[in-house]
Amino acid sequence: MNDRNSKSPLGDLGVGSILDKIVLRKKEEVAHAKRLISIQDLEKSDYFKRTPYSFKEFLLAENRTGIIAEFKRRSPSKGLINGVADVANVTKAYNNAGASALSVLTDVDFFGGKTDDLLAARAANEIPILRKDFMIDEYQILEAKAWGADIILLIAAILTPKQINDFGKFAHDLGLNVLLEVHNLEELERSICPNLDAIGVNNRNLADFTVNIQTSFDLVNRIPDEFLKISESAISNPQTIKDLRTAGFNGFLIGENFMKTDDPGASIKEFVTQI
Ligand SMILES: O=P(O)(O)OC[C@@H](O)[C@@H](O)c1c[nH]c2ccccc12
Repeated sequence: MNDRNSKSPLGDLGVGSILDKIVLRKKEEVAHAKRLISIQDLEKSDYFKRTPYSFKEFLLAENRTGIIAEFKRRSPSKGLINGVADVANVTKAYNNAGASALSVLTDVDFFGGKTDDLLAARAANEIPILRKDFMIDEYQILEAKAWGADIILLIAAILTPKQINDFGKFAHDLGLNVLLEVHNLEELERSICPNLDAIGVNNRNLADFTVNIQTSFDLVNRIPDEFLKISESAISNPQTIKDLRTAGFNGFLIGENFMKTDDPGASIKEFVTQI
């Protein structure tokens, strides 16, 4: 048994998986960002002073749908999804259609996102926004706060239980909401800690891109009721929302189904008439 064959301490990711590549690149990106902008400068941002919206309040609001609508230009699994959509227009349309929250990719290299997308979405909307990125360092949590985000994502597949607990605490101390993402029972059980608000089951395995909505149904009853329950990825059918809700989910993270159309705003509007 050599190193190459031994299991990663972080789970079942194959050596050389896309997640490994993303994390390696992210480390460089964060090191670079730290050299450009100091923590003191991040803390000077006007948004640093604002109190983030409550994810729970918007997710459970009667006049909202539970949908977390994502602005995503491209992804490693699908390539280009939408190269023309305008972030302010699309996120406003998501909001008007009853989205409970917005998700905005800020990863540049793999998802075609950028900081300005988050800033533009923030300026245009008064609902919670998830900074969708691969968080590996507290510095990124400070960035999220400085850029006006309300929610951060912690991906169990790339973090140790200690990191999840520490980052969750760090985010809570800043008033941010924390969404933990898991894609199997082992990740869920090892990662649960008090410093979380919501647990998302990703129906897409980020290590090999396979999708299966059944993952959500299999895990929902393993998520303690104190956490909001979110089903993430590969949702394209309004009936699936009804079924997920019946199973116990409070939130539904949807990107591609809206973004792949010419008019993501019209697409979500039509979708919500059927849920
Ligand atoms: O476009 P979809 O299949 O509706 O999926 C949205 C969202 O769940 C997906 O983009 C996602 C879930 N977890 C992530 C982590 C990083 C980047 C992206 C993601």
